[in-house]
Formats: sequence, structure tokens, C-alpha cells
Amino acid sequence: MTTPRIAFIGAGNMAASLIGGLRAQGMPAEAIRASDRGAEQRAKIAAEQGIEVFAGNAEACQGADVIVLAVKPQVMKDVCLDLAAHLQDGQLIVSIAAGISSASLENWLGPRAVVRCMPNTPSLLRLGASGLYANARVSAAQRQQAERLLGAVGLALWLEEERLIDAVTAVSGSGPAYFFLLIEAMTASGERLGLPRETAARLTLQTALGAARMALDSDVDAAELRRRVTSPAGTTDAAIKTFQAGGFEALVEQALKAADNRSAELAEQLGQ
Ligand SMILES: NC(=O)C1=CN([C@@H]2O[C@H](COP(=O)(O)OP(=O)(O)OC[C@H]3O[C@@H](n4cnc5c(N)ncnc54)[C@H](O)[C@@H]3O)[C@@H](O)[C@H]2O)C=CC1
Ligand SMILES: O=C(O)[C@@H]1CCC=N1
Repeated sequence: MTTPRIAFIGAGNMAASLIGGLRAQGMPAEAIRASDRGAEQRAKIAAEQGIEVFAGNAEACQGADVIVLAVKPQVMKDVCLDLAAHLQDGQLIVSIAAGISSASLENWLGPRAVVRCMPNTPSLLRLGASGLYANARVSAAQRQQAERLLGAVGLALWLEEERLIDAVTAVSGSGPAYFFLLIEAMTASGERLGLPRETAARLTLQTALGAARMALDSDVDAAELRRRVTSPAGTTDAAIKTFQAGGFEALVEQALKAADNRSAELAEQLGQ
């Protein structure tokens, strides 16, 4: 596959992690451009990544094969309406914005090949998890380009239906925050049980890392791994029974439903 030329519109956190991932995979700096309206952000990304960075979005897009829309959802409409007249035939639009449908993007940009993605912040460490949806105008080669882009920062999985982007947002887009909440709560409880805060925090974090690694590498599922930690009438059993008496699973389901609903609601509001 020849190296596609990629332009990032908005050079914030998510764009920086994607660019870092591509560069680490050996994509030459000359193949990547970016634009940002903030002078400080432009200087930062140019210094960190060695790429050319523009103040004008249209300028960055000239001659690009792939245009990654990486601005906040609230400014997406204006950015697209300004960009529409400057796009060239055959350019692939990749949007990483939460809650902006491919139909809205096509309303603002005209009929286009659009890949909509939902990445997450561990992409910064190349441990991201993304769901991708391609509209009917996207070619097989363009699918590969989008997969390479998101695959450079972690796991990238295709979805057959765009509505499932809301579910991906609920599971992995917002997901890091759920694990951080558990880490916060376990650390605070450990401290209340008498551990020094630093000790409670380090034990919690290493346990989270070890559990994720075990679940990833194991040939049995998480439920079986949990059973193997849980001795009959032992300490884990006491804790798990307490979680379940408090409705833990039902609460997780409610929380993910709330995120899924909110994602659909935002798409409704921001897509006008
Ligand atoms: N942070 C997260 O957990 C996730 C974020 N996303 C999506 O990624 C996108 C970017 O998010 P972040 O990188 O976290 O935001 P960010 O605020 O770090 O980056 C956005 C950048 O866009 C620039 N910008 C604003 N208006 C502009 C304009 N008119 N033209 C050019 N540049 C402009 C800003 O100066 C900023 O540097 C959002 O749409 C968000 O929904 C997706 C998944 C997860
Ligand atoms: O909280 C949000 O709306 C965004 C989408 C996924 C992660 N952050």
C-alpha cells in the first residue's frame, strides 16, 4: 500500500496521539499535516511531531488522501461548512468526533466517503480501543487507510451499523472513566482500611493492570478467572456478594444505557 497523505483538522489530544502512533509505525513526517486555530497548539504539535502545521484548515487539506476531523463536536458544523468548498474528489473523511453522524457530515460537506470512529484516550499510550463505521461511498482501499490510522494507536474494530457507535461510546469511549472511578474508590477504601494512600494506590493500579493482562491472555473468560480467585466462603466471596447485593451488574447496565442514550441524544442535537 502506498503511504496516504493525511491531514488532521484540529491538533489537540486525540490528533496528537494518532499522529504519534502513525509516526511510531514509520509513517514519514512529510506524509502528515495538521491545522489548528490555536497558535500555541500549532507550535507544540509541530515541535513534537516534526510535521507541517497550518493555521488554515483548507490549506492543510490540499492534496491529502485522508482528512481526519479531530475538533470538538460543538465546532464540527462550522469547520465542515468552511471546508466544504475546498475539498477534492476522492478524499476520505475520517471523523473521530463523539455524536456526529455520517449523515450530518455529508449534509455539511456534500456527498463524501466518510468513516466515523469512536476512539478512547488510552490511544495516547497506543492502548486505545476504537469502533469504526464506513458509509457506502468508502472504497476497500479507504477502509484499509482508516484501519491503519486507528490501528496505529490500538485495537480498531469495524461495525456494520452506524447506530452501534453509540454502544461503542458507552463501552470503550467513556469506559476508561469507569475504570478510573473504580480505581479511585478502591484506593480510598484501602486507605480507610489503614494502608498508606500511596500503598493503596499502587496495589490497586497493579491489580487493575494484572487483571486486564490476565483476562487478555487467558483462554478462559472473565467469569471463570473470577471464580478462580474466589475461595468458597472466603474473602473474595464476601466482597463479591456485597457487590451483588448492592445491584452491581444492574447498575453497570444502567450506566452504559445512560451513556448510549446520551450519545444518541447528542447526535440529535449536534447534527442539526
Ligand atoms: N477525549 C476523549 O475521551 C475522546 C474524544 N473524542 C473526540 O475527539 C475529538 C477531539 O477531542 P480532543 O482531542 O480531546 O480535543 P482537544 O480540545 O484536545 O482538541 C481539539 C483541537 O481543535 C482545535 N480547534 C478548535 N476549533 C478549531 C477550528 N475551527 N479549526 C481548527 N482547529 C480547531 C483546538 O484548538 C484544539 O487544539 C472530539 O470531537 C471528541 O469528541 C473521541 C473519543 C474519545
Ligand atoms: O464524554 C464524552 O462525551 C466523550 C465521548 C467519549 C469520551 N468522552
